[in-house]
Amino acid sequence: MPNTTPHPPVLCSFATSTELCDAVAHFIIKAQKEAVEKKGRFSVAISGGSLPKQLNALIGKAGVKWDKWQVFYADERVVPLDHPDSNHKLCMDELFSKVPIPADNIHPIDPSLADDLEELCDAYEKELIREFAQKDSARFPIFDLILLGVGPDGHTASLFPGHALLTEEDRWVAYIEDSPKPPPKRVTLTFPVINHAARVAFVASGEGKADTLKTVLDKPEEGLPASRVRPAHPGQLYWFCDDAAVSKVEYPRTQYKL
Ligand SMILES: O=C1O[C@H](COP(=O)(O)O)[C@@H](O)[C@H](O)[C@H]1O
Repeated sequence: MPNTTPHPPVLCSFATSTELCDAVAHFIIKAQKEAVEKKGRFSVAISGGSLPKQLNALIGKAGVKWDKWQVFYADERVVPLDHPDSNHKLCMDELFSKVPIPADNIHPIDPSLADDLEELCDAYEKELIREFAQKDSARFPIFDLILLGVGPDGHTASLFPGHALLTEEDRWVAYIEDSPKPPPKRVTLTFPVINHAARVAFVASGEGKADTLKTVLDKPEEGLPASRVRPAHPGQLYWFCDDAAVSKVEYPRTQYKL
């Protein structure tokens, strides 16, 4: 029998935010290189919150093949794409407006479907099927990389503690209308999609996340959403954190090699 147990998470911690962002950029470029060498493109899902700003070391960096990127959102707030709450707007402002990525390679949700979230999710699933072209042959898309953040309550993407969406087993994209963090209407990649990725990387910084990360990393049995991210074999989970965010965590660190 093949060993299908998920690999344990790899936790890397850095003294400064510059070191953290440099390592994240290095890691992303390495993942991109492997994907482009294998299949000529790089599929990545990106979160909102504090993450887009932490990708700033990619701007102007040699080796980034922006024309090969296919960008989806790990979650999105159902608001117009130019609304201050939009994760797409945040990613555009912080990163994509500053780099030569073709507009067609970025895949936002369709907010004109905001009155029918079922249809909005179906439309986004179809967008994913166009990229992965495999809904019939494989059960879930396999992203080369999914980049996640973690909220103080342990939520990730728009998967919140105690919410029914945590047990979704079928949909690729699902919606919530009662998000405890505003805005209430959101869509999110589901756990089966996140846990089929080749790599998933959390990026977390600041002492405000210390208690949350202690629970997520040292007490995964408590089942916070971020602890439920365990990419299936041979996928790998990474945590890129600053020292403040993991100041209370006992889980062993791995030295990141640039
Ligand atoms: O609402 C959201 O929050 C999480 C965490 O955000 P952070 O600001 O604490 O990093 C984020 O990952 C998610 O994409 C966003 O919609």
